[in-house]
Amino acid sequence: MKSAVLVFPGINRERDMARALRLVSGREPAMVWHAETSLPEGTDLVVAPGGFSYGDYLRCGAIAARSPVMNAVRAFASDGGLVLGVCNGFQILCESELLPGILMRNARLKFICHDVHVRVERSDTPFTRGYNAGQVIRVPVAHGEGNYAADEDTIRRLEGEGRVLYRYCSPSGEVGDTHNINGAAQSIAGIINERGNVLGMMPHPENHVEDIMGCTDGRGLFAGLVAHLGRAA
Ligand SMILES: NC(=O)CC[C@H](N)C(=O)O
Repeated sequence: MKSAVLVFPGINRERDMARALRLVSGREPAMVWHAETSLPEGTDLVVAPGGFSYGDYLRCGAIAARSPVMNAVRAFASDGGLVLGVCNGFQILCESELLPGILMRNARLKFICHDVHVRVERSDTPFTRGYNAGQVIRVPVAHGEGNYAADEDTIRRLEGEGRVLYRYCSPSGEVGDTHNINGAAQSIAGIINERGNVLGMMPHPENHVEDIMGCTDGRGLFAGLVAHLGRAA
């Protein structure tokens, strides 16, 4: 697996992401500055990490989505390359129209920073094959704008096509308003595009990959990607 982590001004989770990728894949990811116009040769996974690109001005991710590197990411995705966006990365992918919908302010208008539970809805995708369908994992969130929204037709399609991969839930897997931390439509925490090669998610799996972090539930996502792409591709 040869991954590339995108670095935008104001991003602050790129090292956490690089550490998780290195730990699980055994390979150092390339760090790619937003002004680049191409991705390193042989890249098979592009990751947009979390943080506060451009200080969240306009809307979270709106300015980063117009960065030169995003043209290369769009071309990479349209060739079938795997793209993962976490938190601000998810916002950037929506703003780039690589994923449908938007991330609005959290329903209670407060920044949320704590562990949550999410249910893995399917295990037959490169992004979830490290888990079992229905498995509940504990992962941290840290966002002010994680309230996923889209028009009714888009939500119907996402559900009908099995494109919701992660959903906020209780520790035992129940989904409902009480466990929907930010008011997201259908308790959506993560979705894939129509082709299934672009995932955006609000929680941070990269922060639960080592015992010292108090939980390793996020590891399955990276382990699944490594299983899909091969360790030293
Ligand atoms: N941790 C993050 O990526 C935060 C994303 C964004 N700055 C927000 O607050 O919603």
